[in-house]
Amino acid sequence: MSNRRVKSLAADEDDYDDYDNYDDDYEDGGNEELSPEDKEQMRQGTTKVREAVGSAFPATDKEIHDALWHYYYDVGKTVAYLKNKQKPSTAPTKAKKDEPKSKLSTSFCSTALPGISRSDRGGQDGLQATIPQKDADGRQECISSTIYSTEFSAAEFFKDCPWLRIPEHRKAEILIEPVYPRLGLLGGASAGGKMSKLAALAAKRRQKESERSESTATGSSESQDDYTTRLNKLRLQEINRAKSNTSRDADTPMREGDKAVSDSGVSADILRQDLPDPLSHGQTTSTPDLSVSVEPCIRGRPSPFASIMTSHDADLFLPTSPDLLAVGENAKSFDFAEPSPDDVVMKAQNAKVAAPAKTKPKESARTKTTSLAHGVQQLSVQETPKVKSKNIDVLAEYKKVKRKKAANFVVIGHVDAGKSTLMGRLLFDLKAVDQRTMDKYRKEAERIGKGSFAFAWVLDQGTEERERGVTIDIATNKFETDRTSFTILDAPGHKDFVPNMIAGASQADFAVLVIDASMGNFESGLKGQTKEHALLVRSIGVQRIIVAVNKMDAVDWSEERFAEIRQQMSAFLTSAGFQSKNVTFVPCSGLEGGNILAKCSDPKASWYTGPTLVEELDQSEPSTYALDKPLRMTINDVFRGSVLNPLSVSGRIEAGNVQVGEQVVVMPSGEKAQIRSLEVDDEPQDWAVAGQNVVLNLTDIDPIHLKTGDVLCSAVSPIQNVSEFRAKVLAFEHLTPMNIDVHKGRLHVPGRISQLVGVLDKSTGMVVKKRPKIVQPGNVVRVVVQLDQPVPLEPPSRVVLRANGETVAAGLLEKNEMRP
Ligand SMILES: Nc1nc2c(ncn2[C@@H]2O[C@H](COP(=O)(O)OP(=O)(O)OP(=O)(O)O)[C@@H](O)[C@H]2O)c(=O)[nH]1
Repeated sequence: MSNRRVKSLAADEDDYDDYDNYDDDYEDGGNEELSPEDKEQMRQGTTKVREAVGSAFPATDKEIHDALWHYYYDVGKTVAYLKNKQKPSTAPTKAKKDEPKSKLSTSFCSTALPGISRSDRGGQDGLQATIPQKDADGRQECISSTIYSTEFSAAEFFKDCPWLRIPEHRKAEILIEPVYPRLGLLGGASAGGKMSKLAALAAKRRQKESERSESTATGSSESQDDYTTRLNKLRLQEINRAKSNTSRDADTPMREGDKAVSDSGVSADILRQDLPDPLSHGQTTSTPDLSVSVEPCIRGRPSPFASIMTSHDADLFLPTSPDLLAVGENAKSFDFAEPSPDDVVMKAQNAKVAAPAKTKPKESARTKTTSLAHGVQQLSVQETPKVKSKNIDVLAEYKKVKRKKAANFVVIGHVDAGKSTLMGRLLFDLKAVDQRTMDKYRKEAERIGKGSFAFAWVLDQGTEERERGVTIDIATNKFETDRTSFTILDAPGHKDFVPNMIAGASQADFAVLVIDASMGNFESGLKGQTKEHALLVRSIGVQRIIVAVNKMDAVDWSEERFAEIRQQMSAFLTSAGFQSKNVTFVPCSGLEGGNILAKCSDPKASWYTGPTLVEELDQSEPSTYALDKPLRMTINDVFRGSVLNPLSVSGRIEAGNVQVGEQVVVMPSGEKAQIRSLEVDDEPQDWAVAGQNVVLNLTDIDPIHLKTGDVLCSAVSPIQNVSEFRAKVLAFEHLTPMNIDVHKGRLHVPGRISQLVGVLDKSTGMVVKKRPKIVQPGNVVRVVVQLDQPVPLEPPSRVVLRANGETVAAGLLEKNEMRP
């Protein structure tokens, strides 16, 4: 006998490698003696075993000692073991050590548990007692003895864990993959791996349960789904009923009051019979049959929490305490077949809202449909004008009224020539600006150190313009003389704002060119914007020009200086295309006010006997306009006029006429709009004609279709959008096929000179050179221009071509050479 105890659990080959000296060690220790305490326990145990089995029992002392040693001197277990051993047809008692030691072999010897092991031999799956025993050679062997002939049961193993006993109706159908490796290649797709024995057991049990359920529902033709649904319903009903019974009488065991039969006739007991019942106290359950008698249950009752969690079975443990019953009441299962409390409330609320609709007769719905159709009809009727036109014969009305002639003039010239100051003085002298306002401007200008700009502030209203002392955009103002109603278009002189100057010039009947007479400034100005502006206005179509030789006070009203400037400018303007009769010169001082409204009082200026500036302005001949042509007006500004007129546009009517209620078209969008009302010179009018500066208040159009540069035109004969045109232009710079920007008033669009058709003779207009590769400045040339996007253009419009911030050419669109 050895005192060396061996425990081999889940041994694999590696472990066996570690125990290569197993037998040797065992042999070495085989002769060890028992300790005195062991010897005494062995002696007493042997005596007790002999007494228990009787003297006739055929067991040797060695066998008894071995058993006692194995069972830790437990007499009862030793006796049971010896008796079983003597029974016939027991399982093989010898485990041959020489058997192949396979990793898959799960045989093990244990002394901790009473020899429970799994054995694959003979295909048996059972619990076996394995007792270490020495064979005849003194080697340790595992003596296997079948104690349980039943299958291993997880339910049994965990039977003393009540919180794991989940009721069947709460179990989800979840297939848990085995945690041990499948019998396949590592990492391989071993989908067809061998099923584990435990899984096989589970599958077998499920099959049994299924068969049992089918047999219960005999004669039923219901589909499986219907059956499952009804079954679940029955379960819920039964459980709720049981819970209510428990609530009413907690002392009454659930099973006693649980005999109700469901509507389907299926007894609740039948439904419950599959549920494991660990408290059956010896009763047979659906768990695997165990051949051994189960010891009396000595487990304590689960806690109230565990009872709630385990619901069905735990209901049996519900205590009778009122407080705990309250817990159980709160936690009772809800029958989800019924509407939830929220559903009830929402249903009631919906019913309340829907109630008035219910009371409405069907006719109200019909009325609603009719009103809807009517609304749609009204929408379609919106095509017709909202504002009624008076159908005025505008031309007849225009001829009836005798009015002052109106004239727009643009003030041009080099930067700081004194344009704004000159116009401010003119307005002040003409009482268009009162003394009080002028004093205010003067004070404010002095405060920021720009006192000399006080008159300029009459026109330069923008903060930036006042701070920088430069005009940025066209400033308009009005004044009247006895004969004429004037509109001033004060253009910026700085080269960066030439496009704005073009916009102003395009609306002008004539131009006032302001020249700084100071020494050196005239010369530099002539090279700068004096020249460019003069060329531009002529190219745009302005024929008359008044040259205001300004700042004469700075040169002491020098007649010589004035004569010098007049000579040079006359030559230049003539070369630019102005006729001598249309060019006049006035010496003046905007700052001091000489020769503007009244003659200069300075004796140094007595040599000048000609007209003042205002007198020159008054001598301008009224321009003629195509009043009977289709309406054309380039939009100068889009703004919110007032609360009543949320969408307004301003500009000068270039051709035709317009009246309130008329429908117009905006190009290039092609969107239609209606004239809600209009103003001429800030006065509401019913109609307006070409040459007048107007504000048109529009309706029935989205503002996104309106922008400056668009053309408002007659709906009957709208202007066409073109993407290519041919024009006769005067070259300001060298021209080649090149990228340019096309300007027409406020309209700017990028494009390119795609072709230089030919250089023209200035007087005859005949082609003198075909297809030049480059054109010198000062030549008149016919060009083809392609645009990046179609824009509304038509002859005889005047256009300006600019490139890299410089005006390179300006001219006239030619007829029948427009392509969409
Ligand atoms: N001595 C003198 N200075 C003048 C006269 N007119 C204008 N100035 C001064 O010239 C400067 C420029 O005057 P502006 O009226 O702003 O000139 P502008 O041509 O309108 O300038 P931009 O619009 O920016 O091109 C100011 O300091 C004026 O005081 C004048 O008649 N005599």
